[in-house]
Amino acid sequence: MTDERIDPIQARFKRIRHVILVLSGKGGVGKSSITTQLALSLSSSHKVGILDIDLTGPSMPRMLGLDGQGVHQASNGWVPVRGPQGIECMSIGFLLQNKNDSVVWRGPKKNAMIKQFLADVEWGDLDVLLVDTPPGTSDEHLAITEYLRGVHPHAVLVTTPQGVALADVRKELSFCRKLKIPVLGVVENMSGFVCSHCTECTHVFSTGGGEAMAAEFGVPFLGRVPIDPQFTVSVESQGKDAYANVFEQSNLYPIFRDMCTKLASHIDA
Ligand SMILES: Nc1ncnc2c1ncn2[C@@H]1O[C@H](COP(=O)(O)OP(=O)(O)OP(=O)(O)O)[C@@H](O)[C@H]1O
Ligand code: SF4
Repeated sequence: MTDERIDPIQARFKRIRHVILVLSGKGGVGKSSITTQLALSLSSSHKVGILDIDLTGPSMPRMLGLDGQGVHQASNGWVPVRGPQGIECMSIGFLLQNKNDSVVWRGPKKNAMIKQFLADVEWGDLDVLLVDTPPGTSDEHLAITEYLRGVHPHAVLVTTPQGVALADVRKELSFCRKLKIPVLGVVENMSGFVCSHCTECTHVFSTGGGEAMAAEFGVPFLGRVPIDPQFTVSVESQGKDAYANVFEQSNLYPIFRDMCTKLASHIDA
């Protein structure tokens, strides 16, 4: 590729040890939630950044309790917003005047924004940059994989146990195979509901589909995350009750700690 902006991108990414794309076949399966929780768990032992390229529905500012913050322009580029536990975050949500504004852009404009995020954000030294992507395989995915070709990103796939979500994640796995993006693992989110009274887990949908699919494609299975009503409440809260501030007390914390141990074996290898 002869694009003159590839080199600036590679120069920026020299200081980032690992880039992990968080992908999902369908919307609403909890990709941004999983990105947030992985970042919070990893950040106890690693320097972590999050790039949110979900341009039409950015949720990172809210999930990290950073709503209303803005990005600063310094002489060497955009300075990301520093979130809880030192997580560096960049999202179009920080550039919109009003958080309810919607971005309705065609492909070329989206590509230009993604290029700018990759070439102009001064992340500093990071162990891992998690990239929260929109659902499916859209212009944003093609753009980021094209521009990060020399950086060799990896991927984590998020699915729910229902057949329709699994069918879509199969497409994501094929997408990764075609573009030679190694898959670090599959996460099955909303896998059952744990009763807060008796801790019995009810499988509202089926279970185990994510694990079976991971086995079929020969990629690691990172684990199951149940539906946790407390999580839904916390991600809507800001300030001291924001999820980022209470996640270590959350029922989901041990699950993410285990997943991060699996991911860290790759990151630190
Ligand atoms: N394990 C869980 N327990 C309870 N609520 C969850 C869980 N995972 C996600 N949610 C909730 O589901 C909703 C959708 O999650 P999220 O925004 O992370 O999905 P998404 O896949 O990133 O969506 P999209 O990319 O389509 O915007 C959110 O309200 C979130 O709080
Ligand atoms: S799982 Fe047990 S405690 Fe929870 S609602 Fe059902 S019966 Fe009641």
